[in-house]
Amino acid sequence: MVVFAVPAEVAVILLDIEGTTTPIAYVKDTLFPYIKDNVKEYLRAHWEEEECQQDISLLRKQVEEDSNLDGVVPIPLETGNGEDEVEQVIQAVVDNVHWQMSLDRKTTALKQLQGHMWRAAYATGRMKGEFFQDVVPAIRKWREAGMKVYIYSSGSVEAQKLLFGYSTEGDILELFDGHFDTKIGHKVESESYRRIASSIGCSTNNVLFLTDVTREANAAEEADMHVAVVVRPGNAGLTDDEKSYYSLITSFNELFLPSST
Ligand SMILES: CSCCC(=O)C(=O)COP(=O)(O)O
Ligand SMILES: [Mg+2]
Repeated sequence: MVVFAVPAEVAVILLDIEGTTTPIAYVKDTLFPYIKDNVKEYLRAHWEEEECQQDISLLRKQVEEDSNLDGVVPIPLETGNGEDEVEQVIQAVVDNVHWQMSLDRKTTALKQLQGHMWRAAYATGRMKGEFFQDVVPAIRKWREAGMKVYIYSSGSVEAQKLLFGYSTEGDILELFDGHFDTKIGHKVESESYRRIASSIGCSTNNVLFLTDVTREANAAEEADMHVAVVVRPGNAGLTDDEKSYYSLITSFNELFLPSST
């Protein structure tokens, strides 16, 4: 087994979700189809609620930012309350969500709506969060060794809490010291990692970030975090250069903590 020796200065392990704790297939085949299949019905049922209207406002702001992108789907403002007009706006939101998802966009606006939609699916037992089998036992060991463990995912904090709160392993939220999403900044920007360290109250070099995406690893490394790239079944392949540059692990069991000598 290959071993990644965790540097002695590391006191915090920061984890990505998709492709790191959780199979990409679970996200692509369970979480995302639920959104595509149910978004219209969800919007119709919740349209009058403040939370839903805040989600729509955020999506409209995203449309403005996306105005230079090919295929962007505009979301008109409602000028009255006629049923036909509401239905037209709902259809535009549905089309915008489908368009963003076809590009696997990680916008805060899309992720916030998705998080709100998954609430009912988890609460009724229709979905349960899934993890690679090494994940939960390893996190328990890290915590026993005194490590703090945080999540940083493009999925909204609410969506993260649902995934870990309603999982095949039960409610395992107690294993985490905190959660970050793109509200702190995008995962490919190094400033996000500086903000995370500052919010935790440590230096960036006290943090080890585990992710499957090398652009994220690069941004964290630029901010002076330690990084290891996680290679899991179903993840995107790495180039030869990436394979030789990054420390790679295929299981959390390959992390060797200083205290475990
Ligand atoms: C609760 S995570 C839902 C999955 C998701 O929406 C996503 O975008 C995962 O991105 P990650 O940053 O964890 O790779
Ligand atoms: Mg990932």
